[in-house]
Amino acid sequence: MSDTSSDFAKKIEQARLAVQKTSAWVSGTVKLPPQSLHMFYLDKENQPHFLNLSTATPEQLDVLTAACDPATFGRANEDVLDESYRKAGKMDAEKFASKFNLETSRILPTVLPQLLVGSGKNDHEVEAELYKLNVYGEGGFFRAHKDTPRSEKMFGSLVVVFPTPHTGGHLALRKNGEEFTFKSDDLPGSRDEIAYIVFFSDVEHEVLPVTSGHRITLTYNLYHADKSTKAPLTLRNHDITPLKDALSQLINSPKFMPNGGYLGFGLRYDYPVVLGKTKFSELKDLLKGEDLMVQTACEALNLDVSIRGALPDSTGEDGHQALFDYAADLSGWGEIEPEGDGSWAEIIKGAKRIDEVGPENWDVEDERREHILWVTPLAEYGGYKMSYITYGNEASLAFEYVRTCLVAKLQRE
Ligand SMILES: O=C(O)CCC(=O)C(=O)O
Ligand SMILES: [Fe+2]
Repeated sequence: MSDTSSDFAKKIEQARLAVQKTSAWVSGTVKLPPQSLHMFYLDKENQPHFLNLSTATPEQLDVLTAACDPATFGRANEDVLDESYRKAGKMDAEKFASKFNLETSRILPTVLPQLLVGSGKNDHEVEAELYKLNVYGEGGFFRAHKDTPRSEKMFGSLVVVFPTPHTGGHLALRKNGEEFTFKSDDLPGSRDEIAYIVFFSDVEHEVLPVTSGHRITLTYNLYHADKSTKAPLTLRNHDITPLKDALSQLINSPKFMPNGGYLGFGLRYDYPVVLGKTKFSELKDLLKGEDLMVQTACEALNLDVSIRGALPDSTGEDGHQALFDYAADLSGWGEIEPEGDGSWAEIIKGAKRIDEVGPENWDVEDERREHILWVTPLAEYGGYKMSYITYGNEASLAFEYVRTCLVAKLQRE
């Protein structure tokens, strides 16, 4: 390979493009035995009701609607009722018993291999927690949000849409510039068929207004099961070869980053952490989609890989960042100052300054600092948002999403 700086720039671009897109959502329909659409619930007076969702009349669905509470959502760690944001009824899991059986529906075994692109799927166990029943009448909607993370291991959400007659109420999902509309009113071919979608919980999603009828959904939170940490996901279905080859061509050229340093990859997904506490090393077995692809390719090249937080260090100079290894709580800080009180060095324990380099300046020797080359770009502010994000369902005090990066150490001697 020739090694002018523009050749390297092209090769780096190739490596960036070799991080192939994987899906952040998978949807489908499944026919169920009739009793799976039976449901029992308690109304506000704790009177029991029986409902067959495959035959329910609009009047029966109105009775169910009346038994629901107005749905709140989590904002800035508080539960808020705001009908300009979410207009729907909800019923907590202890108030109803649905005969829908997730296990016999086989939804997860169908979907997870596509979503998690993991070969470890047989060992890699997922726990599904039934979260709520949601009822949207005409005019019901839920504005764009991400689902509140309830543990570091929560990675996904499952929505099951019952075949009750309705129009509208499409679920629009957006991630990294891609958009998908799940038209649940159109999908089930008959009233014994449900529509479902599984998506990574940090995908922004929105329920558009229901234009007629009743849209009734079950939501589940999906977690990596505890024991699955012993069988981390590895990629099989997705071809990591193009990325591995592009990276290996780079690192095998002695003129590429001659002083060594880190290859940096801005991650594409957010991960739940406890601010002030979670060590980013704990996220290593939890990476999703493209992030997992990057990790697998780097490890296949025997690079030492770690997850880090990264921030521009606001010296005003371009190309300096702070790297750190735990989920520093920056919520009380506006601008991070370059020096002294309020500088990242003061606020974030163990943070180190790192200099961003490219083909034009990676041969500059600077004894004091380490170099990083961003193969995939770092999200704005390292994705390390200090502002509140509006989350979906009820607030959770403990967990926040942060965007981190993966760094792979390149040793040169
Ligand atoms: O009902 C739906 O389709 C989605 C509900 C939702 O996004 C939520 O409960 O967080
Ligand atoms: Fe949601």
